[in-house]
Amino acid sequence: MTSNSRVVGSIFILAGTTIGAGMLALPLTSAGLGFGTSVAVMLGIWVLMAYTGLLMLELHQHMPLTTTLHGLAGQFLGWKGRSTATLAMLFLLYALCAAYIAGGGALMQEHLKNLVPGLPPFSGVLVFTLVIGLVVSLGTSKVDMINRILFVLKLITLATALVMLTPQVSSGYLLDLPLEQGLLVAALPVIFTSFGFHSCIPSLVRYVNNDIASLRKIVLIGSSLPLVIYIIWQALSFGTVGQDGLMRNNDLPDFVNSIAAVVHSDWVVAAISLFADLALATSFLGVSLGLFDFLAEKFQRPDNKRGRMQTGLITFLPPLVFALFYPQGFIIALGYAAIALVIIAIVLPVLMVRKARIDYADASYQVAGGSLGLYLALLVGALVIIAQLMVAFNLV
Ligand SMILES: N[C@@H](Cc1ccccc1)C(=O)O
Repeated sequence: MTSNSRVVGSIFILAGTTIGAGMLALPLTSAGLGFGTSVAVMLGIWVLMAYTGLLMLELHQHMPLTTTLHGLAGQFLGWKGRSTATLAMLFLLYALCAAYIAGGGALMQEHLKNLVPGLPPFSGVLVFTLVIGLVVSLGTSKVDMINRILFVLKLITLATALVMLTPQVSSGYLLDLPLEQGLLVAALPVIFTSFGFHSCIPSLVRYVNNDIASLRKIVLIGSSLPLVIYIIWQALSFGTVGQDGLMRNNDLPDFVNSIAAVVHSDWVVAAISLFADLALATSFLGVSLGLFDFLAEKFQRPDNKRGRMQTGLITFLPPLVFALFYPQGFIIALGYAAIALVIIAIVLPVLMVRKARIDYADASYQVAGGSLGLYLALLVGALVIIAQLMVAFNLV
C-alpha cells in the first residue's frame, strides 16, 4: 500500500503542473465564446485528458518503475515511436517556455515601467528570462525549494483573488452567447493545452510505486481540481469584465488592467497581478527544468559550471529569441504547444494501448471505453491540430 501523504502530494503535483500559463490565457482566448460555451468545451477536454492520462497508467502497469515516455514509446512502437516522442516532447517544452517568456516578460515590463520610466520594450523579457535562467542553472534542489515557496504563494494569491472578485460578478454577463462559431476554432488549442499534465505521469508512477489504485485516484482528482478552478476563474473573469471587455484585451497586461478598471480595489488588482506573475514563474520553472535536464542528457553536457552554462544557453536562448521577435507571442506559443501535446497525450498513448491490449490480453487494468474510446480521442486530437493549423494560416 502506498502511503496516503504521497498520494495527496501527487495530486498536488499533477494539479500544479496543469494550472499554469494556460489558465491565464483562458479568458483571453475564449472571450468570444461566452461563459456557458467555454465551460462546455472545457468539460469535454477534461474528460479527454483524464481518459488519456488513465491510458498512460494502463501502459505503465506492464513496465519497470523507471520507464519514461520515450521508454514506453520505444517498447511499444519501436524506434519510430521513440523518436516521435522525443521530438514532440522537445517541441512541447520549447513552445511552453516561449509562451512563458513572452507572457512573463510582458508582465515584467509593466512592473519595470512603473519603476523606471523610459526603458526599452524588450527589458521585461530579458530580466524575466535571466532571473529564471539563473535559478534553473543553479540546480534542481534550488529550483525545488524556490518552487515550493512560490507554489504556496500562488495558491494563496489565487484564493484571495477568487474570494475578492466574487462580489463584483454581474450574473448577466455569464449568459452571453458565442459571438461567432469560428471563435471556437481559435480557442480550442489553448483550452486543450491548459489541461495538459501528461509529462509528469512517469515521475508520479515512480513516486507511488506503480500502485494502480492510487494512480487512478491521482489522475482523476488531480485533473478535476484544475477543472473546478478554471470554471470559477472563467466565471469571475466573464462576470467582472464582461465578454465585450475581454474581447478588447490583446495580451496579459491588458487583461490585468481591464480587471483593475472594473474592480477599483488596489488589493484585488495586486492579488491578481501577483497570481499571474506566480503562475507564470512556477510553470516556467517546472517546464524549463524539464527541458534543461532533457537537453543536458541529449547533448551529454557535464554537470559542472561550464556544462551547465552551455545547457542553460541551449535551453533559454531559442525561446528568448522567439519572445523578442513576438512580444505578443504568449497565446501564439500556447497554441503551437497544443500540436505537440496532441502527439504526447493522445496519439502516442492510443497507439501504444492498442498494441498493449494485444500483447497483454489478460492485463489486470484496462480503461473503459474500448476501441470506440480510443478512436474518439484520436478524432478530437485531429480536430485540435486542424484548429491550430487554421489559426496559424489565418483561416479563422
Ligand atoms: N497545462 C499547462 C501546460 C502544460 C502542458 C502539458 C504538460 C505540462 C504543462 C499550463 O497551462 O501552463
